Amino acid sequence: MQPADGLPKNIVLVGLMGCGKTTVGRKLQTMLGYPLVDTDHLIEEKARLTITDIFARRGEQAFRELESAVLNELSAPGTPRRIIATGGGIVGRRANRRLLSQLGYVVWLQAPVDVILQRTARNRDRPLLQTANPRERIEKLIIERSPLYHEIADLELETAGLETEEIACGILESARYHFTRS
Ligand SMILES: Nc1ncnc2c1ncn2[C@@H]1O[C@H](COP(=O)(O)OP(=O)(O)OP(=O)(O)O)[C@@H](O)[C@H]1O
Ligand SMILES: O=C(O)C1=C[C@@H](O)[C@@H](O)[C@H](O)C1
Ligand SMILES: [Mg+2]
Repeated sequence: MQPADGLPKNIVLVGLMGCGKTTVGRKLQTMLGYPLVDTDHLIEEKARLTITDIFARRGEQAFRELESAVLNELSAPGTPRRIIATGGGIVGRRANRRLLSQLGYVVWLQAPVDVILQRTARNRDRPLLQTANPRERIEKLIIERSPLYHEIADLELETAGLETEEIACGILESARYHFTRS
């Protein structure tokens, strides 16, 4: 049976670092009243290390293994509805993309390079951007990952110039429309 809020599945937020997954996820949590989980936070809990420390001490591959493990746990049958914010690189593995598609309504949040640079400039907890040329790194990630986000996205949303609340309302409206048709 369709729940009263018209959303039978999770909402899954994907996109590059700084596109607003955590921020928009928090807004959706407030609006819907069910929990937000963030794969980056779950990984930190599981490893008992920050993401920066996982990359520094164990390397990116170890981080990706933890990321896949956390995604598998989130995909266990019978879990209640949630908003799921994901790490920017979670789409790199084909198996992850399959799980994300099955997990719920997938929203790809987008932002131009300048906006991402501005939004990520203030903190240093994104190891992939600790490089001499973060702009070049972001441009490369956009080229590599855009087809992967596109492959699984039910909704693609440009976020620059939009308030978090507008983004969250847009997502809910589109998701409800999607589920009434399916
Ligand atoms: N629509 C928006 N307008 C203005 N600022 C925003 C918007 N969305 C996010 N921000 C700001 O950008 C910064 C990064 O946002 P956030 O942490 O939500 O990104 P993220 O996608 O979760 O990144 P990561 O993949 O690294 O976890 C935060 O300081 C947040 O307040
Ligand atoms: O884009 C990425 O590959 C990453 C994004 C962050 O959310 C973290 O998952 C981590 O810093 C790696
Ligand atoms: Mg985040």
